[in-house]
Amino acid sequence: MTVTIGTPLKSNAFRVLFCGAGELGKEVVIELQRLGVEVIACDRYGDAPAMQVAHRSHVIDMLDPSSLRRVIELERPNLIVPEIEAIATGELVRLEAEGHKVIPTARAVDLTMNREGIRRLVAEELNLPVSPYRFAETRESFDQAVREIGFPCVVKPVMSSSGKGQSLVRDEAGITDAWEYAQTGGRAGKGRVIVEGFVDFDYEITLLTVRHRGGVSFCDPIGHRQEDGDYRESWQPQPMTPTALERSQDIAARVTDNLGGYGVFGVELFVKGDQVWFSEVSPRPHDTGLVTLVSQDLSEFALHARAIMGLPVPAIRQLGPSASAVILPEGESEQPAFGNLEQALSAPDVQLRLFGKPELKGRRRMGVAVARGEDVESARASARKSAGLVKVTF
Ligand SMILES: Nc1ncnc2c1ncn2[C@@H]1O[C@H](COP(=O)(O)OP(=O)(O)OP(=O)(O)O)[C@@H](O)[C@H]1O
Ligand SMILES: NCC(=O)N[C@@H]1O[C@H](COP(=O)([O-])[O-])[C@@H](O)[C@H]1O
Ligand SMILES: [Mg+2]
Repeated sequence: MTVTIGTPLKSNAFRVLFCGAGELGKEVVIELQRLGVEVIACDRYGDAPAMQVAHRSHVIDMLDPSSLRRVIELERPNLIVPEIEAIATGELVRLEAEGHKVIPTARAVDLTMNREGIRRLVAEELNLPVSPYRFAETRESFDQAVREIGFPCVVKPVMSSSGKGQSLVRDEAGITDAWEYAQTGGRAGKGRVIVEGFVDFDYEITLLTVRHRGGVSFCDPIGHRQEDGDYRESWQPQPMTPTALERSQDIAARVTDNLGGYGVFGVELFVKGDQVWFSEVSPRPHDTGLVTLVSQDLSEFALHARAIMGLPVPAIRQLGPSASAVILPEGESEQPAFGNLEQALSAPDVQLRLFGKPELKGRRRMGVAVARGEDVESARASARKSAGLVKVTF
């Protein structure tokens, strides 16, 4: 199959529509703009990061099937690219059946939007190793699930991301708080939760897996540190035993092969010695993969752009030990400002991304520092230092 890209804003343009326009989408949009693709960005709020670099944008409730359909029928894009999980994925399944192209596939997006879909596929159909788990929908069945799984356990709404509604339950005393937080913290309101046995891992990784026209490619493993279920720093490469790496790649290949389609997948895995557990997968670039902005010649965003366009990915070159550290202020503002940048950018091999999010309410990731170093430890120190030097004022 040959790929031809027309002229943006003309009748022969190659049009890509993003559902979700956050910081990850922003970088993919920039990569598509470099290829002369016409880009339309949608999100639930205006002036979202990717909207600021797209050709045009729409503010819609993406969880509402008819709003989603309306914008897709209006724009008639060549590709629909889900950028977040909170989308009316059932409608994407219908749109795909009618001939629209969803990245990577509507089924992959639908299964991963709900923890139950992907968990049951990976554990019960593919028989891959995962933490013990139960699902619950009422307080009674939740108490039962916690009793069966035991302490410590991790409680999450089935529909949530970035740690929202997630808590670690250490003993009886934590059960009620965990239930209530899960009922208020999920993206689609009250509902089902998953109770997972706590995996006492040595480290956790994201294995970026690219499905493209030439086959499947893996990036070097990315290690990361999470707090409150949300990522704080990531680094690449994460040292692993050959067996753990081989098992990780095998799990990633089997899961992504089942999901199908073209694009980048972030396969999240827990590792202890040579043992590997599947945790979850994003059928799109991953936040911990922001490190690839400096660690690879083709970042995860460039790889996603190439893969979804049906363009070749002949090689992915690693540029050396690298790290990322998030800029995660807490406060209230409709025009936060970022200062002390002279200091934050004073060291060599450090870069910043400030996402340009138009509002800060509570704690929100507003930017990231990325750095290369002699080794992973010095790259991490450098990224942390730079992120810490950025002074956010409200
Ligand atoms: N069963 C578990 N055992 C041990 N740690 C866990 C478990 N589940 C989650 N965690 C920890 O919490 C983090 C976030 O969990 P998970 O990835 O499921 O949440 P999320 O809300 O989908 O996050 P994101 O959208 O940022 O990927 C994990 O990366 C891991 O550090
Ligand atoms: N772990 C998923 C993730 O990192 N998603 C990224 O965060 C944005 C939402 O940010 P917001 O909550 O600040 O609007 C999403 O649009 C995506 O770019
Ligand atoms: Mg995760």
